[in-house]
Amino acid sequence: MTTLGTPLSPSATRVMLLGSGELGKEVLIALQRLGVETIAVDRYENAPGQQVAHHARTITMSDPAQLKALIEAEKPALVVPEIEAIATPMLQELEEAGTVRVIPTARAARLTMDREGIRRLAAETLGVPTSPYKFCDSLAELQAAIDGGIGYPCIVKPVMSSSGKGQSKIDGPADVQKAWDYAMAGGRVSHGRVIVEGFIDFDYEITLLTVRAKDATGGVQTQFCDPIGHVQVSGDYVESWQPHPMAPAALAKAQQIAQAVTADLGGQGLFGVELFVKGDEVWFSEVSPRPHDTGMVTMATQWQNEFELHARAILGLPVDTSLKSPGASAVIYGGVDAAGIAFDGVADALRVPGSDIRLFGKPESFTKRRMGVALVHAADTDTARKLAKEAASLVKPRKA
Ligand SMILES: Nc1ncnc2c1ncn2[C@@H]1O[C@H](COP(=O)(O)OP(=O)(O)OP(=O)(O)O)[C@@H](O)[C@H]1O
Ligand SMILES: NCC(=O)N[C@@H]1O[C@H](COP(=O)([O-])[O-])[C@@H](O)[C@H]1O
Ligand SMILES: [Mg+2]
Repeated sequence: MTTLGTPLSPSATRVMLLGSGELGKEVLIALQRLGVETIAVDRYENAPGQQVAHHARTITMSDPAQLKALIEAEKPALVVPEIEAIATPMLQELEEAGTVRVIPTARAARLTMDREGIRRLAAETLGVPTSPYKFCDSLAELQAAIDGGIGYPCIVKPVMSSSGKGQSKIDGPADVQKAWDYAMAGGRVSHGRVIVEGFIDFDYEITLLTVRAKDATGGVQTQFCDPIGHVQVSGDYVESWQPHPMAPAALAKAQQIAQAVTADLGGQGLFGVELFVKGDEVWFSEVSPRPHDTGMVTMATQWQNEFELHARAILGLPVDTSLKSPGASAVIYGGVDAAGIAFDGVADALRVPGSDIRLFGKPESFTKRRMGVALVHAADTDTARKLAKEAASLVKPRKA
């Protein structure tokens, strides 16, 4: 697709985002800059992306009938999944029927919505190194998997969850019941299944943003962004920076793994490949077939940020993954449970050298809900990290 139309006219190129949080909002803005007509879908009203799109629709995206009805009514040229909790088998049906094109492919969306699909593909089909793992449907099965070889410490996650929801580390037998109960309460879609993974004692972890985009001959070419380092607390990202230095052998392995996994998933678009690194050893953790939260740093560090790269790649346009400046991002959490909150200190945050912020506009805050992010470019990533954390800490969310 290299011809673009005029929005709100019969020639419009219409793109539907399934999920319209902070990541979708930036994809929608990038698409609008190319004159694309946008439809922002989410599970609740006034989601961040719905506030900037041409059209906003609110449905239960995990309900296949609702999803089918909406896609058939809107007839977008492209459907772009933005979260995991979507009725992806229905997307596959619609794609097979030729009703719509799903980004990057409906199969990729289905395999990655569930930790089991992508883990089995990577470890068992593609032979990529991962942590040892087992899938369990009960507390008894979880205990048996740990005793049968996974051992302690280990990590338990609902098969369908993200941003660390329902995830916990088990250090010994006393933690098993608690981890199971937490996983049952924390998934994005209720599902009685978990993955238990052996704990990888990595030196550092990265997200390798990988783009599959059309080249001049019409073939699909894979390009990599510089590695993004990040720190996670309770399975949720709190800061990220780019570039993260890597030994040449580790970088080569990371790129090989990302190439293998994204080539199998196929299609066009940007992927966030999550990898653990220890010395020259690299393990695949998971992949998002879409922009990644840790990749928000690219809004400060790349000529084309991850959202622009995704927008261009899915439209069949060329991309440039080069770095503009070292930089960092730091998360601004809600800190309070309340609707319609206020943010003090924005001017102080923006006085930090090289800083910028995004406030996502989520209608409701929770103590641990990501409500914004501070971005900083600086001469080096150590400086950028320090300044990004400072800028984030100066923004003070409160009940209005
Ligand atoms: N097997 C493991 N060994 C060591 N650390 C792990 C392991 N699995 C997960 N982690 C830690 O927990 C973090 C979150 O895990 P994971 O990416 O699987 O969760 P998630 O809920 O999908 O998060 P997100 O949606 O933000 O990517 C990882 O980035 C890593 O820091
Ligand atoms: N790690 C995945 C991730 O960061 N996804 C981003 O968070 C939003 C949901 O936020 P919410 O839970 O606050 O509604 C999603 O819509 C997406 O933008
Ligand atoms: Mg992750």
